[in-house]
Amino acid sequence: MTQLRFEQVSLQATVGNAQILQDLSFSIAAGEFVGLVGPSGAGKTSLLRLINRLSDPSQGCIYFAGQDLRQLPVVPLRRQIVLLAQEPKLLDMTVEAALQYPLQLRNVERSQAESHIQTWLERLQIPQSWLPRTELALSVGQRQRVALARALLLEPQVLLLDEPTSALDAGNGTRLMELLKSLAEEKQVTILMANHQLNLLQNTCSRVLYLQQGRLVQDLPQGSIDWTQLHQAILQTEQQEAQAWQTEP
Ligand SMILES: Nc1ncnc2c1ncn2[C@@H]1O[C@H](COP(=O)(O)OP(=O)(O)OP(=O)(O)O)[C@@H](O)[C@H]1O
Repeated sequence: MTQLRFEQVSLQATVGNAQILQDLSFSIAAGEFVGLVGPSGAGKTSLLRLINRLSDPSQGCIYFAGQDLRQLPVVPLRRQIVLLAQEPKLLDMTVEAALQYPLQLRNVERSQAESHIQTWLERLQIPQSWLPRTELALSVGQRQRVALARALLLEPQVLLLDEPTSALDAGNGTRLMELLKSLAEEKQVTILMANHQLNLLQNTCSRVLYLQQGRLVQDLPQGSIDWTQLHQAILQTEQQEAQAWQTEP
């Protein structure tokens, strides 16, 4: 079943008139685990933000389960489609309060909420000692894990992840990817993940969208991906862009 569909979507910068995203068309089915790759500045974050309605396309349309995103009320939409930012904020809450909050919103009974929270603490290997801490006492990687636990407590249908492993060590990065893969397979959670670490995507995602300068240049199913070539292509574009920048008058 198609869950997300982009139809000729473009996004214009709010300042200046540069095109951040240009004419994107693709569909994602429920339970797909899609990697979003491309050089720095290609538009990955901007694309994820569109799906969560943090901005809207300047042209074209995005559909969620067949409905135009703009026709759906934003608050319930953001419980079904959760975006995990690259450097998530826990606001002024302790870890414990941040984890309880989404369950309170859904009126989950207290003892059930506690047991849900414990399950995710274990699955994400979050120690109990973090519970009384605020974000000031957590590293970015630790915050990413707590924010992911909070997102998963909402049991979203779609999970949008912006570089969720950027601040994790290799062991935690691999564990997190395995956990997400099982969520996609077992619970049919649809995952769209921007990630520079192709080695982590390689063993987990079922498809890769390759963005370059705001355009979708390749849409690759897992079996047809040449990971070495993809890595080279991204590196080469980044180098060319850095050179162009240095030689600009
Ligand atoms: N509100 C905005 N107004 C103007 N330009 C913007 C705005 N938001 C993003 N951009 C520009 O759009 C382009 C895409 O940015 P985006 O953050 O989506 O890229 P990215 O692929 O996620 O990059 P990275 O991998 O470095 O995180 C960049 O050139 C950025 O400077």
